[in-house]
Amino acid sequence: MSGERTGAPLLRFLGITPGVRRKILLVAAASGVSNAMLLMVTNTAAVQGGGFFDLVAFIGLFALYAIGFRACFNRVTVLFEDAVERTRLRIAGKLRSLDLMGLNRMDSTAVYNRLTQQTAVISDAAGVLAASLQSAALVVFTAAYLASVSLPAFVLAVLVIGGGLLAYFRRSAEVNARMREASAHEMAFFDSIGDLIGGFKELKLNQGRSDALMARIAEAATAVRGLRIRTADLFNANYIFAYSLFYALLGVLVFIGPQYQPGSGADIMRLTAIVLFVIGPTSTVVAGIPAWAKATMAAGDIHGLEAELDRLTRHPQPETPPETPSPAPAPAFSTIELRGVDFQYRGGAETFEVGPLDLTIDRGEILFITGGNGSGKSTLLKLLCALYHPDAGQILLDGRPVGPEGVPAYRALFSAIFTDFYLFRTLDGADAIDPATVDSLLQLMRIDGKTRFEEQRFSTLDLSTGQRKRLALVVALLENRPVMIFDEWAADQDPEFRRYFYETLLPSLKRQGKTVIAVTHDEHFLHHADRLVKMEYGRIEPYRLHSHAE
Ligand SMILES: Nc1ncnc2c1ncn2[C@@H]1O[C@H](COP(=O)(O)OP(=O)(O)OP(=O)(O)O)[C@@H](O)[C@H]1O
Repeated sequence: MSGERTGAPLLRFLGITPGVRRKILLVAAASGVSNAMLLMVTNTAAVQGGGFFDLVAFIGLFALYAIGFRACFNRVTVLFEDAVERTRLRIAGKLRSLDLMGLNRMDSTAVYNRLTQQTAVISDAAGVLAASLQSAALVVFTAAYLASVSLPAFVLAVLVIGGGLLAYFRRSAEVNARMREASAHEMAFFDSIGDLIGGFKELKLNQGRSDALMARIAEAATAVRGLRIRTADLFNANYIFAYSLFYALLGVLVFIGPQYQPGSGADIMRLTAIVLFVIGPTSTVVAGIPAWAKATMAAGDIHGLEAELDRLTRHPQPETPPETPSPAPAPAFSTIELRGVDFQYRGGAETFEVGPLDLTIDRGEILFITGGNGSGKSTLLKLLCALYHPDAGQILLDGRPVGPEGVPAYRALFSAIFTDFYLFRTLDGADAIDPATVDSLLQLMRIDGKTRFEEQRFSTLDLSTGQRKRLALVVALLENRPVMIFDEWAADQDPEFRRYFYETLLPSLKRQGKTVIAVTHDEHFLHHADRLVKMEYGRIEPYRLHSHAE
């Protein structure tokens, strides 16, 4: 029997300890036994006439049943929610400790889907499965009661329940295959919805592309519908089959049994009551099977995500820094040096190699990096601040190699605004910032009328592209780190601000002792650099300003 069929991924996901398992089984058994005994007491009282003690037993058993049921429900819910919380935090932690190349390789839609949808499937299953467990206990104890009333009826009932289980397992391979297919189509659906939202403007301008995307969305939605209906139909068939068997059992007990083993009318009444009584809980158990199957598949899916994360973390690029619980202080430095650094993008059909790179940056200098599109400028910046790790060569700080242990502190030297920068609403990770300082920087960047800094967060990030970059610059200045990295920062600025950036801001940063490394295509401002280098096909080439100017 496959792991998926037995529910092994779900059990592994839940990480049930023997102690917890014992407690859950105990409360489920307590409510199951008390419920079965309720039937016994009611049945006996109905046939023989009930007295005061029967009534007391009836009330006591009901109380035990209710308490047991609630405890079972609570324990199962806590078990599931604990596991979901643990898993979400574990996966978030693993995502956090990936290196940038590892993250580039992840499919973000799949990560969101698994972290939200699949964990929700598991959460939702808790209640249904708690009821199933309690009902299963009830079925077992009622079966024992049945055996004490009539052994042949018990054997018949075992055959019925066994038959029902067999019917389920016979179909489970197909059910699982359909559910897996549905999940793949669902993923394709989410991907297309991502395109619909992300590419909204482009789609509005291109009806043909929009129609094609809509057709893909419809195709995925229709496939999911068909597969879900087929799966539900298979589950329903099992359900009806189980029901039919019960009614067959009832027919045999009421119409055929007495012909071969004549008993009293009271015996038949009692057996009928037991069978009718047990139909409800059995239905609950059968109804729990789809929830179990879906939760098992979801747990398998989440396990797959974790395995992928583990694989990416287990085979990281060389020199992946260890996790540090708190940010390390930035060391003071005189020089940063790339010595023989080589790096290659792998994984795709195309590979691109940067290096070997040799570059020394002196504290307090303004270095401009120029070069054509795709020549490796951004890659150089990411190598420089240790977001990518070299395949060969070293980064040296004041002549000493920066080893894995030193990477977090080394990274704390840099504030960077990459071309694909991300703006956070808050300024987490820094001590409380004086709003007056932020206000003056917002004024300097002329966005004080656009966003405000209140209660340690920006009132809005809905700004134009150039304004967003100015806000990113405000944040970088507030970080106040020794090295500032700008990747084509001025590209989206108006001429006035562009001039301000090169002629006023950068010299001012230099006067404050900061080191500035900026990627730029702004030919007219290149003379503001202390030094210029040019990237060409992944290599650093010297760049002579005067020869260029001539
Ligand atoms: N995440 C990635 N995975 C694989 N290859 C990549 C990735 N990012 C960049 N590359 C490859 O590396 C080359 C250099 O990219 P990089 O972004 O460093 O260039 P750039 O000089 O900054 O270009 P631009 O001026 O267009 O911003 C590109 O030609 C591309 O083929």
